[in-house]
Amino acid sequence: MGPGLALPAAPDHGPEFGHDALVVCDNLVRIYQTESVEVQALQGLDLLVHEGEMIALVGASGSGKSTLLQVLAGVDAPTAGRARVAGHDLLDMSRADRVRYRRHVVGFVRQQSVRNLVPYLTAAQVVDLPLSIAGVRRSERRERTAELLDTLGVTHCADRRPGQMSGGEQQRVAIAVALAIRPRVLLADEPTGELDSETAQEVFAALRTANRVLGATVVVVTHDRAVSDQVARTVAIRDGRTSSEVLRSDEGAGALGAAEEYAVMDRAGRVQVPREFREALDLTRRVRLALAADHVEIRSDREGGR
Ligand SMILES: Nc1ncnc2c1ncn2[C@@H]1O[C@H](COP(=O)(O)OP(=O)(O)OP(=O)(O)O)[C@@H](O)[C@H]1O
Repeated sequence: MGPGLALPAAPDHGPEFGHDALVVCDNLVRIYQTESVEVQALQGLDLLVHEGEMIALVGASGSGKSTLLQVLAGVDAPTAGRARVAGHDLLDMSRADRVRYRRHVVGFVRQQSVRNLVPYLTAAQVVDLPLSIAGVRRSERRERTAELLDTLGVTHCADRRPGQMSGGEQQRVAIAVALAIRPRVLLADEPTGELDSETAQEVFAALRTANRVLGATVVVVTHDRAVSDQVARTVAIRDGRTSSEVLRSDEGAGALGAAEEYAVMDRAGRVQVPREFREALDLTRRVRLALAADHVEIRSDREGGR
């Protein structure tokens, strides 16, 4: 081939966004269309969760947390963007793929403990159910059920129906059900929302066991500070986007150290400046940016702006 015919070199694409993450949400959009109005529940949300992490999602009511969890659970389909969990593309799934995904890849725990269980089944029977549907052999099912109830501290509930368990026991059994098929990701939507603080601690401890002992990656939506303060990463959602993250250093032996809050920058470089900062300096539509040696300054656009 003569020099004039040489093909241009392939563009040097970096690795895909989130290529090494277990959960990838990239510019995720979910619009609910009702008769008269359109609600943008997710407005270009980016989120990465790595294998083995346990994160809390927090945010005001209506910020989009449940919508995000429903999308990750394969229950709701996003309108646009990209969502991938353990290699499964959630925007491009047939109905059959979706059913398989929900049965084998994710576990889900809801706030209302009674909705997680079946009134006429005992704890042992309800944990057995997803294993039975998955075609697991009876002896293996029995072993897995006993192991899960034991690890989550609810062996004494094995022969009890939900009506004979406390709210905390019901939620721990619900976690056992969600973990039965060894999901890659455990999603929990306000799992301690209906519980007093002591019982909430027990349920949180069960989620931590799911993460540390049983190896599930855990994403928990919570309003409970006692829960969000105990995970290494808390992601705040505001208006359908991730806005800030609090990271807590790992002091080893399960203890968490000092917390530091970060603003989230999306891939286009957009950062949400917290409202208190904007109000304190009266920052409105336009700001001046300046690059310093080790930081970026944001100033008011008014002459002599503070
Ligand atoms: N099925 C639906 N149809 C129409 N709008 C919906 C639907 N589900 C949620 N929304 C709207 O989407 C937005 C996000 O709701 P979402 O339930 O995800 O918020 P949230 O952060 O989980 O709130 P909360 O903490 O109160 O549960 C809200 O404005 C809500 O009214």
